Amino acid sequence: MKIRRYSGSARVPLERRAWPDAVIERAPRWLSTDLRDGNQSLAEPMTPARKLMMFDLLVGMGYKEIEVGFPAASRDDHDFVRMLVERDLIPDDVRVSVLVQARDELIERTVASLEGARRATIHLYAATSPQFRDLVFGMSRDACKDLAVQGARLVMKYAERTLDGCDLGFQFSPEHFNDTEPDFSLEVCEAVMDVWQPEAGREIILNFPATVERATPNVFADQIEWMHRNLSRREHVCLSVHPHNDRGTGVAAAELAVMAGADRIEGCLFGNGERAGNVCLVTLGLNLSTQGVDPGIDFSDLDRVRRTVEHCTGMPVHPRHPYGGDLVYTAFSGSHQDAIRKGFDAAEREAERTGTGPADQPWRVPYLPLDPRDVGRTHEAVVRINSQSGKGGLAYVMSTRHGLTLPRDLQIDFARRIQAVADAEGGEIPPDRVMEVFRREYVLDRVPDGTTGRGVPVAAARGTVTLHVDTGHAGAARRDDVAVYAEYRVDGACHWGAGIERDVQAAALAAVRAAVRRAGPDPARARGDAEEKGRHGRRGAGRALRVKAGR
Ligand SMILES: CC(=O)SCCNC(=O)CCNC(=O)[C@H](O)C(C)(C)COP(=O)(O)OP(=O)(O)OC[C@H]1O[C@@H](n2cnc3c(N)ncnc32)[C@H](O)[C@@H]1OP(=O)(O)O
Ligand SMILES: CC(C)C(=O)C(=O)O
Repeated sequence: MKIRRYSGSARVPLERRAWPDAVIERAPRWLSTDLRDGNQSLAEPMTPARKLMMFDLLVGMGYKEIEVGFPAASRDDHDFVRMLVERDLIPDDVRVSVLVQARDELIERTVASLEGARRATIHLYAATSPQFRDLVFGMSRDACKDLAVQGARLVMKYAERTLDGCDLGFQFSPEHFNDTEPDFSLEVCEAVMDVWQPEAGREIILNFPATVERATPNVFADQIEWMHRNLSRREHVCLSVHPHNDRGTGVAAAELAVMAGADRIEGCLFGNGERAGNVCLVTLGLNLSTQGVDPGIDFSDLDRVRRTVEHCTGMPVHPRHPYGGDLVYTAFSGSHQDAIRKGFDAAEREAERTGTGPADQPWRVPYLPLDPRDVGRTHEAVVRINSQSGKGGLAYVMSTRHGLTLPRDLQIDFARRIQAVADAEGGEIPPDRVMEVFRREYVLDRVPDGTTGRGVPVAAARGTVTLHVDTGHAGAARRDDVAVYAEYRVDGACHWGAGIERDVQAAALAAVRAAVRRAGPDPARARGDAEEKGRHGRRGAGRALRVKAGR
């Protein structure tokens, strides 16, 4: 592979930077550009119907600023804007924006597309980086600045003519800001501000894109802090950032930018967008939420959000995508599963102790970034079994999926058997298969009289039987079934059996018979003793009834 350095990220001479010590204590303003930057990156851009579905989703989630297209680009983009305006589909508390280049005829058409809108923002952009000036525009710095200034003037000219009565906002982006000399970005922005004249009640949005992410996120943070410190009329400027994810650090860049003074972030759901995507709004929002900061966006049904995004973009969300991927709340590895189970148990105990619900406590469960229920998932799939799993995970599946709380030594015994199945069969062992193996290993088949407790001869003579009565309902069978586990120790070995029956006595007998049967064909004397002691079985959390079976 050839190693070539990109020539051109612009570093700023920042001294005594403040952003490293900053803490984000409130959410920035969000702008969703799913319908513009997200849409322009699709092989098949969204139809107006899909755009509307995405728009409704964004509005429903609580986004208040939505870039709805590039009306001069295509008929679909233009028609969609007209549809929103003419059908009055934009809620009063939502501001839509449209993007345009600094080109006269495009600006005229773009402004015209908004005719009749009550509130809207025109977003003008012009690239400012030396590479763009040299390679694409063939312009000097002054000519490039002029392009932006002329663009701003044209927006105002056409808006005055066409958008009477519209609460008009204005946004300017020096495209490739992250590659642009900082003093030149500042010069262009100041010149554009001189045209728009921001003041109280007339903000300007200055949006700084990392059009192609080229450097570590600290470099972007420095650039933003430098702009934040040096822009004039700062109180009337909404300082916005627009990170891309080419180096995979779009989220970090956005967060550090907020620490450095940014007020607003532009991005897309699940990081759709040009090349490696725009910064992901879902990750940013839920990152805040897990720090205890309200993002102001509703993520409570994240699977529905994901399905809608997948439908509209025609692209699947990766199973490992932060917060929204299929597998991000699932552990296969044993030690993770064990810690998760203990974390859930501790939360329940704490809830009981304090008389609160588990959801009211701070989230402390290891290996899970948040409570899956907070984003509309369940706890069912947090543990899945394969060859990497251990007894803790198995106990979790048995308890949550089948209602059986296995004693620790039985968990160990069962884990060995499941491991053998996993090694032999490979792949995942779904919960029903786990139960099938449990029944095969520990539960006697039902006999013609309908129970496992009678009619099967018990042959046991020596050893001890300890009965463990399960207090949970045995979801594996009927809701009101009782499970009893028999731990039969004989000749230095331990044999487990389980009984799942309507009442505790029948379950105890069945468990003893199963354990004795598993011990092999030997002793014949345990039967009477075990049946006698089983009759005294009691239900109770964690209670083990010791029964001497044989002498
Ligand atoms: C970083 C971003 O995401 S920016 C947004 C990019 N999005 C899009 O491009 C999607 C929508 N775009 C389009 O549909 C088309 O490109 C249109 C309608 C805007 C323009 O179409 P066309 O003029 O036919 O073609 P094209 O895009 O190739 O034009 C490029 C010209 O625009 C110029 N240009 C590029 N950006 C800008 C800008 N911000 N302001 C002014 N001129 C610009 C180029 O220098 C080039 O000029 P030239 O014709 O003198 O060489
Ligand atoms: C137009 C600007 C904001 C943009 O999309 C980019 O630079 O990525």
